[in-house]
Amino acid sequence: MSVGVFIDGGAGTTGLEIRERLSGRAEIALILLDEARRKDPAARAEALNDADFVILCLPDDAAREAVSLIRNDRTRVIDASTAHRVAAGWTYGFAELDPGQRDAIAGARFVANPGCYPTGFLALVRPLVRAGLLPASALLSVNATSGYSGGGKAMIAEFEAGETATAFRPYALSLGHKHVPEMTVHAGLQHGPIFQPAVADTYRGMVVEVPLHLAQFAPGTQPGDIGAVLRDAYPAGGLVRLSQDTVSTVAIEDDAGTDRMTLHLFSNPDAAQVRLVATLDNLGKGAGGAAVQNLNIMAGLDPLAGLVI
Ligand SMILES: NC(=O)C1=CN([C@@H]2O[C@H](COP(=O)(O)OP(=O)(O)OC[C@H]3O[C@@H](n4cnc5c(N)ncnc54)[C@H](OP(=O)(O)O)[C@@H]3O)[C@@H](O)[C@H]2O)C=CC1
Ligand SMILES: CC(=O)N[C@@H](CCC(=O)OP(=O)(O)O)C(=O)O
Repeated sequence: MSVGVFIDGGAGTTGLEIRERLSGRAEIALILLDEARRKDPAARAEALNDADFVILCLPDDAAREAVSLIRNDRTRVIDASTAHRVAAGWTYGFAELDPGQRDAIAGARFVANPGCYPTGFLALVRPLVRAGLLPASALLSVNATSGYSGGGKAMIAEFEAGETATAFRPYALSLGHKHVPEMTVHAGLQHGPIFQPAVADTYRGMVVEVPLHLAQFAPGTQPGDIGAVLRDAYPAGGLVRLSQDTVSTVAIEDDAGTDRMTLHLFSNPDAAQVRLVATLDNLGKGAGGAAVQNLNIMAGLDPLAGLVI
């Protein structure tokens, strides 16, 4: 018995990644719309209502519209857009975020797939807030760099045309990036972090970094305490792992082309500072890989089926 899956926005960057991960799986029956009908509201409404699961890989407004086109109480939804990540009635689709989150996803009808940058930030920060090492009132900053596929078809075209593209471009300088609300809410923080994203001239991959003074933690906290909390939060064998290697650098390519995420804790006792770093693929654990992981969990399938670890 297979489950019917419709990817709305299946011709876009994220949609194609998901399709690639689902194709060839006997337990998945993909519902496809041809080029002429893929943006036709009537054809989409039919596919949205025929499917057991829909994965929305659309701009935010189109994602909201797609949800409104579902007229039954059966079709389950995974939304890869930003539209529902802090919305009431939606479950945040980050299985590793908290104990119990995987079960919440398994039983949910509406799941919001996390943003790519928040996936790295939350993996680093949420366990520390939950354990009481980092106070909810902490004032944080997060520096991050994405491959240009993070900007979808339009940014890919810009970089690949080679006219206005650059090697490294900081952006969101108005401090109002769409990912700040989900970082704040799902980390359990009282204040939004200062979010400093940049895009690099490489197709895929991501580095997310949270620099901290030990003085920002609960009194007496040492780097070893931070490492212990992160290690406990991410048991071996999952998609998220704390690096046990002694490395002195990381690269945006480290987890590119995979659905895993690697966390690093760098520290210097003399400086009383730490740098928490996550590497992932913006299209992997940051988007398509997470969507397929959520589908697997919701449908009761092998959680890692179709994923590249
Ligand atoms: N790229 C990334 O790294 C990540 C993306 N996301 C999110 O995933 C979603 C998709 O992003 P991405 O794949 O990058 O974007 P793309 O621009 O690459 O793809 C979006 C697709 O949606 C189609 N589309 C737009 N409007 C409609 C509509 N009304 N009906 C049907 N199809 C429509 C577009 O059609 P057309 O081809 O004609 O333009 C395009 O194929 C966004 O919400 C994005 O924020 C999330 C995490 C990471
Ligand atoms: C490089 C780049 O532009 N990245 C996008 C984020 C990727 C994306 O579309 O994000 P979500 O769907 O996860 O919100 C941005 O900053 O808006």
